[in-house]
Amino acid sequence: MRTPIIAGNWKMFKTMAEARAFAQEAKADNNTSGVQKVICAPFTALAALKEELAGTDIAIGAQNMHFEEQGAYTGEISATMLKEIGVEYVILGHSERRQYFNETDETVNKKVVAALAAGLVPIVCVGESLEQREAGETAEVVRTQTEGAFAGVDAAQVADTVIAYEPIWAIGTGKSSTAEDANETIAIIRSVIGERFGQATAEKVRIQYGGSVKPENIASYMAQPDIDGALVGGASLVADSYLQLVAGATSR
Ligand SMILES: O=C[C@H](O)COP(=O)(O)O
Repeated sequence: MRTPIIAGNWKMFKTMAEARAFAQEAKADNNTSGVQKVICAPFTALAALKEELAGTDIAIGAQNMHFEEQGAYTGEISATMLKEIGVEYVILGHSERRQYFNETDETVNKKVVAALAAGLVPIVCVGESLEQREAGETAEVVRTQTEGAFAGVDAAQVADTVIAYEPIWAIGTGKSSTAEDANETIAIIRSVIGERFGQATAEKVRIQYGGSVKPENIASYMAQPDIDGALVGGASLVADSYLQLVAGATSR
């Protein structure tokens, strides 16, 4: 049985003060168990968020990192730096990073390897564009991205990672994928993991859906057998909405 995971991806939203306010509200009302809770905040808010959430079951995550441990990489942040402040998860290969910051399957792979070596849990994002979907290329795109991200990683490590299937056309658009369609593609991703790393790994790896997930539609995704939670942008920015998503994930 896979524990559902609801990860908020705040993207470039919230100052440190706003993150503290969110945490205070969230911990006052945080009474759902059986769901892994993660908030992926901007780098500048991570330490404050960690401090506010100390003693709760809400983990913190980053939204990116560099694959080198240290060096002359102006503006970058390493896995070691994230670990030091208590970060447990890191989103890698989000489509916005692939689209605006030239992230490739190769750099995502290097980051996955570095994150695992440092003891961080990668949340690896895969997903097709509208053009690719309309051309019938969804399965091929998620296969290539999944195989690319985990190249050279051993099965035991893959089993402990999280994959987020996010069709690009559903991100921030209000156009969510149907739960059935999302489940179908997630099942393909799981079968790719099974082919490469064995059935036991495929059974264990958690695969989330992401793209316009809201408190109103979370239960429909969680009702699907292969969907293990959600990676949520907009609806994770308000504590009450985030906690409703968490509560909705218990329907699994
Ligand atoms: O990482 C989260 C996704 O990009 C989804 O964003 P959204 O929930 O605002 O559509």
